[in-house]
Amino acid sequence: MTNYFNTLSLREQLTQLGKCRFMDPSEFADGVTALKGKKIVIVGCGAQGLNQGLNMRDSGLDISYALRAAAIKEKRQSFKNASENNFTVGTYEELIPTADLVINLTPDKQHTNVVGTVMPLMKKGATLSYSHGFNIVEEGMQVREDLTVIMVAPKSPGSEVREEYKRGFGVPTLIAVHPENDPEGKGLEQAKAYAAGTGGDKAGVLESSFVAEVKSDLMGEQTILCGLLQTGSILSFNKMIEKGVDAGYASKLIQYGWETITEGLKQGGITNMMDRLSNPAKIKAFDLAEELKAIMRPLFQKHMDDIMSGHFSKTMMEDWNNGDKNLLDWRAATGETDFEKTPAGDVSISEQEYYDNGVLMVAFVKSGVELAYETMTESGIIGDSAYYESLHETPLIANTIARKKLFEMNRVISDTAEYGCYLFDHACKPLLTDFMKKIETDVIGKHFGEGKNNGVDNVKLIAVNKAIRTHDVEVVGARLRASMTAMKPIG
Ligand SMILES: NC(=O)C1=CN([C@@H]2O[C@H](COP(=O)(O)OP(=O)(O)OC[C@H]3O[C@@H](n4cnc5c(N)ncnc54)[C@H](OP(=O)(O)O)[C@@H]3O)[C@@H](O)[C@H]2O)C=CC1
Ligand SMILES: CC[C@](O)(C(C)=O)C(=O)O
Ligand SMILES: [Mg+2]
Ligand SMILES: [Mg+2]
Repeated sequence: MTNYFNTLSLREQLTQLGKCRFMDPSEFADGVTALKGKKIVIVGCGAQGLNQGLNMRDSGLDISYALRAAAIKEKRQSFKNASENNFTVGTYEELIPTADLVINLTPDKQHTNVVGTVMPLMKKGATLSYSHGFNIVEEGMQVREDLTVIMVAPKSPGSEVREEYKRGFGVPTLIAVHPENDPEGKGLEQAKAYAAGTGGDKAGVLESSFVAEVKSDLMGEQTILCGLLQTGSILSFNKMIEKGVDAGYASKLIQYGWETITEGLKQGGITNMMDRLSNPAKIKAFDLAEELKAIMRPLFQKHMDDIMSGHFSKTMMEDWNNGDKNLLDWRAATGETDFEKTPAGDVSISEQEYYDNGVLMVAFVKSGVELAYETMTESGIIGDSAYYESLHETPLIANTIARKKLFEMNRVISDTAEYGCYLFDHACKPLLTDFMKKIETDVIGKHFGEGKNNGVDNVKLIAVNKAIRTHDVEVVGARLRASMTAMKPIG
């Protein structure tokens, strides 16, 4: 199999990368109708599989789970997830031939094997779906001509897909139809019904392409979403320990700090997150973020370039073929970091204190969101997509760190995201050595400017505010957040 993206002409690459249409809520007026009464079989019952299935069943769809025989026999977690939630569970042979729609929610590294096994069992004219297009785009999977191939990709960890649905809402979702596999022209209607079944239509759906989803998803997860949160956690914690801050306090500030400060981001973008700081702290965070952006830009660009050229996927696939050696070693090493091993102390930290004592963390978030957005859009990815893969998803990943630190983040995200996260982290930490040497506890661990005059230079403050507010991620974000709020009461 060959990398599908690399087989396309430059013109076609640019067309598919730039495919991004924010769909009007009226386009979902038919809800799940296109899939109503159809037999939907999900392969795999992990992070996405279970949560998407629960939502779709609650939306009135007929869901069952096909698991590999060993998982059923040994009553593995996937079997427990499905059966304890009263879903029908069966082997591929039992369930796949009955399915109108087969949803592949196994880890990306298993897709060639899973799709190769499932495809001969699928009935003529059925549909195969993915939640991430790696197998199609990076591995060039060829799917039987009579089958329709669609993608419904929630821009969120599986846990939040379920939580948002239970709150009557959903998470932003990208949908796509593989241009090589839409023999009956039904792909888009089915993808829309599927997105409505998960609740995605209430949060915003982008009609995208497999190519645009893959290239933007990989970039977001490697850099701001997971890689930089890991780097920022480890460096900020180590700095506080080096400077004598109480270890329990330092651990708690980081573990819960990302979630708290990115709640400000979620509600009102970078502008609101920065507005939560005092004026002198805001200027400091701005300057630190500018420095970080200058240092990290080449690394962000390298990740984007390696994703576009297929170098990233090639090297990750080499690791798959090597029994995941790098992934497992890097996972173990992360578990050994002092941040992971130091429990959060029994100290009280107010919501405002997370901002005041975490100016460096705010700077990490601002620099990472802006850099990811800028690097993606400079490479042909449309702003709406880049926003979802940078600013929008950062708070959702931060929530996972609050639950159980980096272990939880790396457990909840896909193996593909986890691999890319370590790759970025290992390259980023050394790059920031000199930057971190200059960092003192005034920007991490202690209240910035406490006891000092709060005065600032007006001209500088006006310039900083203007730069924050006019960044494209803020302009696009304000529009998308407004449409999410507007959509909420519908349905
Ligand atoms: N994690 C996330 O939040 C997100 C994931 N995605 C995408 O969703 C898809 C699923 O990822 P995710 O939910 O993280 O996956 P998980 O690792 O959580 O789920 C794995 C599931 O697949 C099954 N599985 C593992 N290996 C095989 C195999 N060889 N054959 C058949 N079944 C297998 C497991 O069952 P068992 O081992 O018991 O057989 C388990 O049920 C991926 O394409 C991912 O990129 C998209 C958005 C976000
Ligand atoms: C964090 C990255 C992600 O793409 C996701 C949750 O959206 C994944 O692959 O897990
Ligand atoms: Mg993603
Ligand atoms: Mg991903």
